[in-house]
Amino acid sequence: MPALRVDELTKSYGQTLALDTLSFEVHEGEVFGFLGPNGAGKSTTINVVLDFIRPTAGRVEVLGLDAQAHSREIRSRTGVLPEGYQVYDRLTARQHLEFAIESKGSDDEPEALLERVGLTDAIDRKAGGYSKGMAQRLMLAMALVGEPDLLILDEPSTGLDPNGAREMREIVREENDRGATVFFSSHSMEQVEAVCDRVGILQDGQMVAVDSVEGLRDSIGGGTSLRVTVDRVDDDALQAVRSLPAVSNVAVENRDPPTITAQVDGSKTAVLAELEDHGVEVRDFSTTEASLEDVFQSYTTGAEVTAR
Ligand SMILES: Nc1ncnc2c1ncn2[C@@H]1O[C@H](COP(=O)(O)OP(=O)(O)OP(=O)(O)O)[C@@H](O)[C@H]1O
Repeated sequence: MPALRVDELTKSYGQTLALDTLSFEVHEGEVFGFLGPNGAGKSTTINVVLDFIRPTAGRVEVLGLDAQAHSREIRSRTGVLPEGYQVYDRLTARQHLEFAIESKGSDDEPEALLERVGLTDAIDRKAGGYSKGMAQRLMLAMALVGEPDLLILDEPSTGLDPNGAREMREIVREENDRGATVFFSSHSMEQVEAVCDRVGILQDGQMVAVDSVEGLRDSIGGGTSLRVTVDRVDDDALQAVRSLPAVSNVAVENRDPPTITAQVDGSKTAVLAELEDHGVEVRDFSTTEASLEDVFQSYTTGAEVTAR
């Protein structure tokens, strides 16, 4: 049974088609990154999953239950970090947690949860004085209440500094190790790389790709950028490299010593061997993979990708 099944989901807001027959599944126990540029439909999808808005057409199942018919049970088994921070200014972190613990009927301790998100020092301060990052940490602690089977995190790294973002990733891993399925949305491919088993890329309300990070990289053919420092450049050798399968954009940088650059979609050894067979001495070489932002751009703008 998938943790989340979205089936031909369509949502229109008047003339705006926010979701267009969107279908995908999140497997039980996986960390799934839901990526897309602004306005792609990520929040709309999450809102339908949680039955905060009703779809125009299509169906969603969460933890095997119909999202509309069983929204109460689904919410009791799901931890949600909503987009933007929505803390109550007059309540302390402890009071926020007490409220969440009571409404979920859990026996968690506010102290333990706030320690996990690094808010122990501010436990009895009113949330009105919190920074954006502190409010985000508090919202995360609330999402963790009751060991949910499914965690839905909408842009979880918003407002977090690099340390906060790292801690967020650690918590995602811990929750996943405990057995929770994690579904989180982001604009940033870099954020999802470290923790996601699979990534879905949403564009204009449709899923344009679903795969592992590695699979996505391979699929765009961005391949690897190879730089080879040689003792001299030889036309025959260059011609031989250009004619290799899966090698493209071969160019020479006239430096001292000269450097040959190429895009390689597969093994780089063939390039090095071809140069050496032509009597060119390979002094050094380095490779760079297509960055994940390149992958994301390629899917969401159609731009051609070259590794940096
Ligand atoms: N309440 C609403 N009324 C009208 N249009 C809406 C409403 N909510 C969303 N939309 C539109 O639906 C589309 C999808 O928006 P959505 O907020 O789901 O995207 P998103 O991927 O979450 O974007 P972001 O990354 O900016 O949060 C956009 O064109 C948006 O303008």
